[in-house]
Amino acid sequence: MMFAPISEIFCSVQGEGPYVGYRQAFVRFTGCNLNCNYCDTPVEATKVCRVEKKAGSNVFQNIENPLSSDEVSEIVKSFSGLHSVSLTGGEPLLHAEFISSLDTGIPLYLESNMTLPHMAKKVKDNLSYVSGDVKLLPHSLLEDPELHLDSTIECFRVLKTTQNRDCFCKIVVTKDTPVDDIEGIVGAISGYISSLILQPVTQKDMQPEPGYLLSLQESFLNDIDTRIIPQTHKMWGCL
Ligand SMILES: C[S@@+](CC[C@H](N)C(=O)[O-])C[C@H]1O[C@@H](n2cnc3c(N)ncnc32)[C@H](O)[C@@H]1O
Ligand SMILES: Nc1nc2[nH]cc(C(=O)O)c2c(=O)[nH]1
Ligand code: SF4
Ligand SMILES: [Mg+2]
Repeated sequence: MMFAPISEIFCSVQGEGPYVGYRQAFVRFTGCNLNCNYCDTPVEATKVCRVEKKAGSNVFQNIENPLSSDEVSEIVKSFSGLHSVSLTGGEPLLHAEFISSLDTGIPLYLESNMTLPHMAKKVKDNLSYVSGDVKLLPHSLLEDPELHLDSTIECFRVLKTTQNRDCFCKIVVTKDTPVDDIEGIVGAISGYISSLILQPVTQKDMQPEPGYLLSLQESFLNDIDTRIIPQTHKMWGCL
């Protein structure tokens, strides 16, 4: 039996990327190997996992951490009408063995920072959807920027789109994201992904100009299906 630290489990609709609006169970792992300057989510370990049993009720039941894979599978299976189960965090790939031990019968949708290719190998055959971020962070936030890019490319190679798995890429763009960095990484992974989503950062003071995103999109469209989609769940205030 595997155990993992999880901060929350709830049912909502996917608010980001090409699957926006699909009904999902969200399983949020704690712990992360990065420290993105725009991160909107607490990643610290929590004593309990809050579980919203009825979607949208804002009523939570607390379960002590860590949770077993059986407990998590049971909670997820209690939600109805699910398209898939979003594994998010924090960084879910830190808990690859736990993910492999989940048994829900519902397709798994991984939300990852794509920096842990060795962990990705352990779960790749269990995943139906991979929402893979490319983290273009200020170099001061990275231990080894070159290794970071190599790991990202290797992670996309491991989790690439196949007959059984859709892998797409999201890049959170701020006004400080360098065009050259985006162009370089997209060129390296475009063969592995079904689409590229440019996700403007949600904090107003960090947002890029619309014209900047539109010109980026224009430059990628020859190579890859490129869309600009902001976070939609924040607009109407659901989880
Ligand atoms: C909180 S992360 C957890 C999963 C994984 N660690 C990752 O970063 O992909 C979930 C998604 O939220 C996005 N995100 C986090 N903060 C954001 C912000 N301020 N604006 C827009 N997207 C954000 C991340 O880029 C990622 O796509
Ligand atoms: N509705 C909704 N959609 C999401 N898509 C990615 C999320 C995440 O935090 O990983 C997220 C989230 O937290 N809520
Ligand atoms: S990788 Fe994801 S969870 Fe970790 S700090 Fe960055 S956005 Fe937050
Ligand atoms: Mg979120």
